[in-house]
Amino acid sequence: MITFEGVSKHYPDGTVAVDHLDLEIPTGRTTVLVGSSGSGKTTALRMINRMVEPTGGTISIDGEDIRGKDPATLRRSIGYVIQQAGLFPHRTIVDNIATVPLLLGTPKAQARARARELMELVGLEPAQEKRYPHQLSGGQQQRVGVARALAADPPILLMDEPFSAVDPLVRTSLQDELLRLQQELHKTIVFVTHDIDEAVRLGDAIAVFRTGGRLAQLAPPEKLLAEPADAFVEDFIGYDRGVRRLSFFPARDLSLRSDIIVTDTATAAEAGDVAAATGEPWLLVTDTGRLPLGWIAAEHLASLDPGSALSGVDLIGYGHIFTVPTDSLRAALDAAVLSPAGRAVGVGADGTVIGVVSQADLGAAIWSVGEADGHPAAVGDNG
Ligand SMILES: Nc1ncnc2c1ncn2[C@@H]1O[C@H](COP(=O)(O)OP(=O)(O)OP(=O)(O)O)[C@@H](O)[C@H]1O
Repeated sequence: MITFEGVSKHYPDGTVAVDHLDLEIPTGRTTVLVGSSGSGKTTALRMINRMVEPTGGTISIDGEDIRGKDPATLRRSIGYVIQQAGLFPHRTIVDNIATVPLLLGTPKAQARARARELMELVGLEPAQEKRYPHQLSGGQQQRVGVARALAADPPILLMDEPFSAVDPLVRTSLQDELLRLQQELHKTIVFVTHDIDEAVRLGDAIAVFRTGGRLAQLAPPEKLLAEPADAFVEDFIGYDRGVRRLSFFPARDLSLRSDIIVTDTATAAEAGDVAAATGEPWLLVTDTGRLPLGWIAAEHLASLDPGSALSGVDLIGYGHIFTVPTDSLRAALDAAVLSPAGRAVGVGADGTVIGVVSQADLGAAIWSVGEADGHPAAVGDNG
């Protein structure tokens, strides 16, 4: 556990970067520091490895005041990852990753072998080990930065906006990678970001900082979205926090309809019977292996030759799908909103259709989720 007790940082020019910060950062979890620009996040982070010294208060790691530790020794037990990776330009990738073990006197062959293991761990191709940083993409450089920080196997990892210089797609894949790594490694991660979505995805706990280096709220992401402590936090989280909260509710609890699914071997007449029996304006057509093919409108069926098979008919694209066992209500809502039929297609892990859910049914499910815990999930929450 990393503990801040009444920690302040006043710069000589009078700037109060951090003001009486009390914060507990639990071992083996990811704590994300978010807040507006200049709110003291980086300063707080850099005080943990003594790159910045507090002007007041105490920081301790597992009960030991860090002032009693030699800064160089302390930093060896703390990995540090920064924006744009900060790699050494004239060292190959493998040697960049091996930097700390080499400094610690690990024999070169052993340090490089460890670096190669880490390359695999963070998803870098072995062929890249002899390249130089400028020969890698921004996302790959960040992976090298993470691997380098992990090389001495430190229990603590400080990450200062590590993914903010890459495009949104690469950023999402780096976040996925970090989540996967953390499941395996259980490091104590302190992660600074401006991006509340990143914080919600990565954090076990989120600390929201306000200008002047004060802690506005510390809470798990779901609680932060449901119960922002004050107007500042509410404003910082953004107006769509209700929809974001849906990421915490699993889609597998939705009740899906399978009575409006027909295979493409069915005739127009047979499909018409299904439409009439269910009263549904849209049917989902799948192949015989239950992979989705597209939607057909009930009213379109009436204009077809009754004996013709659906396989010969132009269908409307099935749009976005969601994966029932692993996706959240947010993904299901997204799929329904984007669907040409106003209905979301839910598939299993193998891509075969489990069932569909209409926007209306999804709305009812979202409403009941909100009612169950007293915080309407996607409707006006005046919390
Ligand atoms: N060496 C310094 N001397 C004087 N003021 C400083 C110094 N370093 C940081 N500050 C000030 O301390 C405050 C907090 O800075 P810090 O970098 O911790 O904020 P931050 O929340 O990480 O900001 P950002 O999100 O923009 O990186 C800012 O007002 C900054 O200008």
